[in-house]
Amino acid sequence: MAAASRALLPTPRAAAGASLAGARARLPASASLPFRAHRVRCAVVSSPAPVAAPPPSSAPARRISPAGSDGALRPKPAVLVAEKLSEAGLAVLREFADVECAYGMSPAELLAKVAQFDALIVRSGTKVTREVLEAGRGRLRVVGRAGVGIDNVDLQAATEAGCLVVNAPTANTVAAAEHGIALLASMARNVSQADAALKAGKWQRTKYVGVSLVGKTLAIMGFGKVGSEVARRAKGLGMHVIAHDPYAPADRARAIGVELVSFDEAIARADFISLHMPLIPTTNKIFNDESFAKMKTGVRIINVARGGVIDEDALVRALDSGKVAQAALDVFTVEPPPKDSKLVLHENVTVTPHLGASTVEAQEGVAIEIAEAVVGALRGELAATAVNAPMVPAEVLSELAPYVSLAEKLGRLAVQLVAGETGIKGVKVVYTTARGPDDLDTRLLRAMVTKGLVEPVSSTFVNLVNADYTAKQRGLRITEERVAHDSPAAEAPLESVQVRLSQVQSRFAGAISDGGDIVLEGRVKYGVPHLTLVGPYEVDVSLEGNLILCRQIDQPGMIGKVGNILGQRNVNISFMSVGRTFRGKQAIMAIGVDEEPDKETLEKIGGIPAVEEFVFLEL
Ligand SMILES: NC(=O)c1ccc[n+]([C@@H]2O[C@H](COP(=O)([O-])OP(=O)(O)OC[C@H]3O[C@@H](n4cnc5c(N)ncnc54)[C@H](O)[C@@H]3O)[C@@H](O)[C@H]2O)c1
Ligand SMILES: O=C(O)[C@H](O)COP(=O)(O)O
Repeated sequence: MAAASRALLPTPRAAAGASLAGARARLPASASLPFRAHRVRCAVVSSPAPVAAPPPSSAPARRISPAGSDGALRPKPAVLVAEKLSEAGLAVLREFADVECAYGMSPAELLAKVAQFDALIVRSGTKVTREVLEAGRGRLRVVGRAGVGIDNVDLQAATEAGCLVVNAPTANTVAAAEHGIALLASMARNVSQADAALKAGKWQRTKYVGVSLVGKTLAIMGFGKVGSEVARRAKGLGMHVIAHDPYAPADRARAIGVELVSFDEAIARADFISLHMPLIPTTNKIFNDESFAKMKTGVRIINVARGGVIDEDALVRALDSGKVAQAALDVFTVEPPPKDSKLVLHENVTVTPHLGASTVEAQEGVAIEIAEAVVGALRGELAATAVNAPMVPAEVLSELAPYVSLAEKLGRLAVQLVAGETGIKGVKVVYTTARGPDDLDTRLLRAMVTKGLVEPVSSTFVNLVNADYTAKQRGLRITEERVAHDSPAAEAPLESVQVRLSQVQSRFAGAISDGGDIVLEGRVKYGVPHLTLVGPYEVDVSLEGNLILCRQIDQPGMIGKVGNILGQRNVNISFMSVGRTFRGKQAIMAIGVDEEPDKETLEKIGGIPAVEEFVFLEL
């Protein structure tokens, strides 16, 4: 159970110094449960116990209001709003709670105050640290992030403190896209530089000759919510739009008339590059000396995503050399950036102080979205924008837990195997089980496959509440199939779980089945998830730590060679398994490793003559 429970515990995710975490799932009241024996309450956050009389005078001031659907009198919740929230959102909050707006608090002031509130609402400027969450422990039940990015909230600590975190993921999409377009146009025409010069008394018409947008190629890096809105607008400006997003559905791009291409092709062909990917390990400093070198000389870059996707020192070098003609930046690795930042002060750089979401309309939308989410959560309703959610009670998980972990891990591994620009078209989850549909509800497993597929590559957090919605939004068509296990007396709820990504290019050809799908299958053995099939190859490795998959010609001595290389680099092998189609033909080695091997070690493995391909996968 211990290993299995970990599957629903938030897992640390990337983002500069941030503690982003995976979601925990909770079952809705109406949900039919994974198995019959247990029923769960639906409340996302438990409401305070009903009271008939005012609280004792020592308690923080709480008014009484009829808050529950049962009509019982409850203390009126108190909400602290730590950053500017539009009046429309405050009005929603005030109908239900006592609201205090305390803008511009120091961290010490927030620490001193937070314990008096049931909910805290912030934007990106307030750090909701473990300390803050511990100070609020016992009363603070909800943190609302009025915006998308939650890299300023310690999700792990929030979950540990039993505090639900909700965000407002859609209301500022258009504002961010419009800001991207504003930066694109003003950069191309030197608007901010010319404005500053004229205000300093200089009339410099020849110095500030710009470049035209029409007919130019714009590469959108990250074709999600914001990226696709930027694409639509840029097409209206007469630009030729291409995009790179390894996980975006090609039909969505086609519908907007955007060509999906590889990373290298996008940056090599573009006159303008606009960044819209999340900050995750694979995108951290993805724009660096190496990638700048592949761009056209004189390229122009816009960033309204997150500062950390650019190596800022490398960008200064590229600007100095003229490789990058101009950059327009709304976001920075450290915010606010240092006053003497070479990047900010560079004459070819246009900057704004993280204003992407700052329009009257977006702030109103975000304020209403977050106020409704916070009120709903305080009422104990399910929050569709929950970023974390309290864990499913242990007894509900006791049987399915290892399969839940297996489902998420298969999803995580599968998405990391995807390559190319075709996007994921369809996902099939095949359950081999002796149980009938009434005895095994697969929604939790399907949600966890979705979580595994989506979270490593996006800023979206997936839990049982939002999994199907998230999959639909991202164009992921997930179908399920049950295959009857021929031993109906089997005790285990499932014999195996298989994840198939249909007709997709892979970074590892060995994972492609005869039918052209990426196929991974796993089983639970002694309570631990195991990977048992990769494409056509049978393997058997416990899914712990990280994984190296290596395809080679089946011949003696291969295990020793790879083992030696890893051993010399102090990388501990936890499991190893070899599967082959026919003796002497191709074989796959699946190697579980405790540490992440460095690039050189992986290259050495790839350099073994019989090795045809290899891939490193994080779990
Ligand atoms: N400046 C602002 O005020 C502001 C406002 C809103 C959003 N944002 C930021 O903009 C970014 C995009 O937000 P969104 O709401 O569109 O998120 P989203 O999750 O809808 O889109 C992100 C897209 O990036 C793609 N992606 C993941 N890894 C990639 C890679 N290696 N290469 C290319 N694409 C990759 C994903 O598949 C996804 O389609 C986020 O970082 C968000 O925090 C900033
Ligand atoms: O993540 C977001 O929603 C944007 O970066 C906006 O952040 P803000 O709410 O601080 O403007």
